[in-house]
Amino acid sequence: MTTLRIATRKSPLALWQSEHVADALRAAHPGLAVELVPMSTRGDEVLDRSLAAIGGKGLFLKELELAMQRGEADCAVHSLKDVPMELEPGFALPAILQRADYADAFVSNRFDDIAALPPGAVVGTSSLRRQAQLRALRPDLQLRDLRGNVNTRLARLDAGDYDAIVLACAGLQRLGFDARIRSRLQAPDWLPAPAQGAIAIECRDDDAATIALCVALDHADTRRCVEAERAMNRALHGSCHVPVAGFATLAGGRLRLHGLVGSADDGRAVRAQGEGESADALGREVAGELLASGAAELLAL
Ligand SMILES: NCc1[nH]cc(CCC(=O)O)c1CC(=O)O
Repeated sequence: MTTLRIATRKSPLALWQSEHVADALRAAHPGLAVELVPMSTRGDEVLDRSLAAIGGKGLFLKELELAMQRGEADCAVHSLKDVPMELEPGFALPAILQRADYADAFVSNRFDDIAALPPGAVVGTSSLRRQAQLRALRPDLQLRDLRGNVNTRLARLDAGDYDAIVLACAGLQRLGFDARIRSRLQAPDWLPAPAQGAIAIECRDDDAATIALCVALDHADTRRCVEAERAMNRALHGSCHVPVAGFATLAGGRLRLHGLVGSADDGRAVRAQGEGESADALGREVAGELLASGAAELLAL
């Protein structure tokens, strides 16, 4: 292979993550040339309708997958939390990088944390998962939609459209906005999206040369944790249409997984947790427990 071409979305966060992967690949394989192929996706272009309405998170991947199929790129870099639970046939994730900060961030110019918000304060987030957890903690808050890339969301907060917003710490830190994090919303009280904070590389599953280069960046412990989170989400038919949160950690070789299914409408939420060795079995077990204790009703399954 002469040059490894990475397909990427054009948002500042996507470009940062793809540059980060390019640097790591160059470091792992001295002499390898790596270049970015920036592309626009439907998920980036259509900002006036909800993701659910235009077809879900897969829209962020589709154009990049087509570029790989056409031979215009060898791999693509994604935030793993935006990757659907079922990959398109013919594709694989040869590397999942070490997870950065998993937590959500409370961001505000006036208030330190959720508890400090005055009654009826306006909080911006389009994530059903974040809406559900906010509702469960503070039924009085007014939740308003907020889409767009990280920079756009911060600009709308600063314009005074919201009293506070919730974003991923990882995205803020990658873009140099650490100082905007007023508090970290931490597990197990507040749970992130499954696989939040983890970057994945996708390529064609028959592209042995690309797979061989990418596996050098795979982080086995992160892969185990996010597989448990994604197995739970898959068993709940999770997508961006439903408020599902999950976070797994490893201690002494054993996985511990916390899961939550909520309602973005009325603040009901169901929680479950478990421990185990197999990511897949644990994910399905915690999902089963959530469904048995009321999640089925919340998800209208
Ligand atoms: N939904 C967009 C998205 N996808 C990944 C991240 C953050 C980076 C990560 O989770 O690795 C973000 C921004 C956010 O949720 O604030």
